Amino acid sequence: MSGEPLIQACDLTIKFGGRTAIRDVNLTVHKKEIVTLIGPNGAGKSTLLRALLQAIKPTSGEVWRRHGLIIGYVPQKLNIDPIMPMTVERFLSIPERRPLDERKEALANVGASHTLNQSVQSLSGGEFQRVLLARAILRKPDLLVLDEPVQGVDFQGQTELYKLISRLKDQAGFGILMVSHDLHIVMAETDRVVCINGHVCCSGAPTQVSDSPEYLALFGGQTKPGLAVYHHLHDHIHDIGHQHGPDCAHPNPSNSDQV
Ligand SMILES: Nc1ncnc2c1ncn2[C@@H]1O[C@H](COP(=O)(O)OP(=O)(O)OP(=O)(O)O)[C@@H](O)[C@H]1O
Repeated sequence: MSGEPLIQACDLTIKFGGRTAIRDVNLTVHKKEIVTLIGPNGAGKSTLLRALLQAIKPTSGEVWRRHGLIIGYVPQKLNIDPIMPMTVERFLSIPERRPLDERKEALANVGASHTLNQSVQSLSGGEFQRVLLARAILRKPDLLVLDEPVQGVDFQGQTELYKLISRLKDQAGFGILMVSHDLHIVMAETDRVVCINGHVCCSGAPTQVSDSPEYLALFGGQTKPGLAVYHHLHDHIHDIGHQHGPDCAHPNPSNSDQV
């Protein structure tokens, strides 16, 4: 992928107390590219995202963000008070108030216009994910960060959501960083997969990773064309395109927000 990165994690290490959550992680996301982070439970995916979102400070290493970068974020969990009904229309103006026509347009873009006057609590899993997506794109982001965007959605719905995410990216031209810990996940719309388990185990294009002997030996294969199914069978995967060094040569120091 060419062009200036939107965001980079450079040799990022994060410890909680004495415990290392992630170590020496390097990651880059460019405009118009979808990068998917996979890894087992507790691998550090959310921790890495939180560091990129500046919600936590790295113990060492750094995060480079393009100057003025706007991030649209879809969190893994959102606690909505079940007692206080809130319409989708209102939800889309939290935390930032947006004109109604923009909110309607965002909902139409994610195929959820019909939910406008519904209460958020009444939405199905798939509808809720679409509304979360609509709220994130309302910010007109340069980068969309999605922490498990297919949670609570059935297999067919997952495929549709991935296609939708890819279409939104093509329309708006933002970059996407997605997280999943699922072992069976549809990767058809992903440009690059980064597998972490405390550190970057392997990375590359889905087919590149899944075709490599190292991958086949350690992860298993594909089910059908276009659908890459990942099995995380091993703690440490090496020599399948490590992300080190050059990724972290800062592209343009004068155009950065370094944290
Ligand atoms: N605020 C915190 N304080 C202490 N430990 C934490 C904190 N946040 C995360 N951890 C620990 O860091 C490790 C990585 O957690 P993280 O939530 O990033 O993993 P994950 O890959 O997102 O997992 P999952 O797939 O289950 O969501 C875990 O061992 C977790 O217990």
